[in-house]
Amino acid sequence: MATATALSNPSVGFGSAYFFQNPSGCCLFPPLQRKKLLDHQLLFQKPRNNIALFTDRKAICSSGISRASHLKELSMEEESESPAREFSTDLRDPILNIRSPALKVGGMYDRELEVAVKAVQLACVLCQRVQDRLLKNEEKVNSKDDNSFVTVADWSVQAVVSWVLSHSLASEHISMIAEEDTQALRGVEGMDLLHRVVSTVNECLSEAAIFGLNPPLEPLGTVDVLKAINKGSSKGGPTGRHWVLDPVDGTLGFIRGDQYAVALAMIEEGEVVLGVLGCPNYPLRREWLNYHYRYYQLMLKLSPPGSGVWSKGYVLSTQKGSGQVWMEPLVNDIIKLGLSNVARPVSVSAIDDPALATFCEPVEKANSSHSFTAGLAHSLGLSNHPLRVYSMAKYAAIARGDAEIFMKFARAGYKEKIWDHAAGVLIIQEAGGVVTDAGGSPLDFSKGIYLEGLDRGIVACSGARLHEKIIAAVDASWDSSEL
Ligand SMILES: Nc1ncnc2c1ncn2[C@@H]1O[C@H](COP(=O)(O)O)[C@@H](OP(=O)(O)O)[C@H]1O
Ligand SMILES: [Mg+2]
Repeated sequence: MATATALSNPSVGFGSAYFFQNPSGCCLFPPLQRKKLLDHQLLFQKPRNNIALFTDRKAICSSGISRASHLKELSMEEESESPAREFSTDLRDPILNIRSPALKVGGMYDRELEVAVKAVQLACVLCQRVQDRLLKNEEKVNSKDDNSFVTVADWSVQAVVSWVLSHSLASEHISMIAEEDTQALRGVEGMDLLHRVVSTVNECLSEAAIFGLNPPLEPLGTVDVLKAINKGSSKGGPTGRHWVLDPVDGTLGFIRGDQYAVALAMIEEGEVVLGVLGCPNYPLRREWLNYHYRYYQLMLKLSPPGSGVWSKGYVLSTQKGSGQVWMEPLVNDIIKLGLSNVARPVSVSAIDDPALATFCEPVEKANSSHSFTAGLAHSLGLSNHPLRVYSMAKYAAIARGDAEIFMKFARAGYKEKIWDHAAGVLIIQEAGGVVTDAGGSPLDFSKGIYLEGLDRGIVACSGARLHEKIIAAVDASWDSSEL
């Protein structure tokens, strides 16, 4: 395993900068340097050619200067030769912008977006805890009637998000369309599960203040929690405002210690206008997506909390028409690193040649729609390894330029639910991508809990030209397919 090397620690009278490298591209810190870095209230990690730059937070914040001029101030040439150049990286968006939240305002739904992001941040921390307990066998996995899995995280996230939206948006009467109901939590059989959910919810909400939210005056009781979960039973529709939540999307990934997402969207008059996607296990570097969770565990061991390594976890957020998608680290990391106002814009990749594009695939490859997409990828000459990821993290991957194409053709008889797509679709669109059904029509989120009228399936691409080519290829292959 690679060890970190301090390349330099120039003292330049304007904060200090430390460079570290290791061949795997992750930045690790020996204890001494780590301590020193923490003393300096790290501002940001800017990976570039496997170098991370950390600087004194106060210095850069108060100066409000750009990174380039900061480097100049530090007498460092951005393109200066350094041994770390030997190691290449495929990070396509190397500059970490430091923005004030003021740059994020200006949309019609700023207040709603702010609350939604905080709710998802809170939910991500809850999920991380429950996932950790599951992996240590301290928590159990339950089965639903349709044989899919569910855990306390699904109900707890739904309760927390519902409670936060209701209590932060001056309207108790929110309409929410969400995946879970309370059937399994009722009666004697559900009692133990319900108590675990209530305790998980209260553990999470007790920390709401850290996220800038008002915590409940006293812990929620079972009735409050059931009520909060049940708010997710709205039927939606073409008029009014509806929140759409998938509390834990990609449950299989979640229980396996792999990728999953917390997806929250807001629909207004049938249109998705806000999208927030929390991907707590989404790593910084694209190629890490394909590694198993144990690999993350190893990385975490080598770079424990507080070491300054954002090993994984982001929240993406956007509002319709803004043309901007913001990515921010999880609040836990922000706190550990002493960061503030850190969000950076992400956008889709510029690749429009199918042969150069990367396809996202579900991890499970058991059905005919997967062989159809695999055949299509082959006929388009895609040579890159597919990005195999559970959950809506696939949408996140396209929005931040880690992949270019995602298609989903569900088996006959399966109807797509809006909570599996609403947030991700808007996030890709605002990041510059295109998402339609396979006939090229926009997805219709105005018909209740299902994506009604979907022509064959969903096609998401990083841009219009690529999208046209994929739609044409789907048409050409469809008749001969067994779908
Ligand atoms: N037979 C089926 N065909 C297509 N999608 C299905 C399906 N059964 C479940 N799904 C959806 O696919 C999602 C998981 O996608 P992926 O396999 O890419 O991780 C599930 O989300 P949940 O895990 O939230 O239930 C579920 O909504
Ligand atoms: Mg889902």
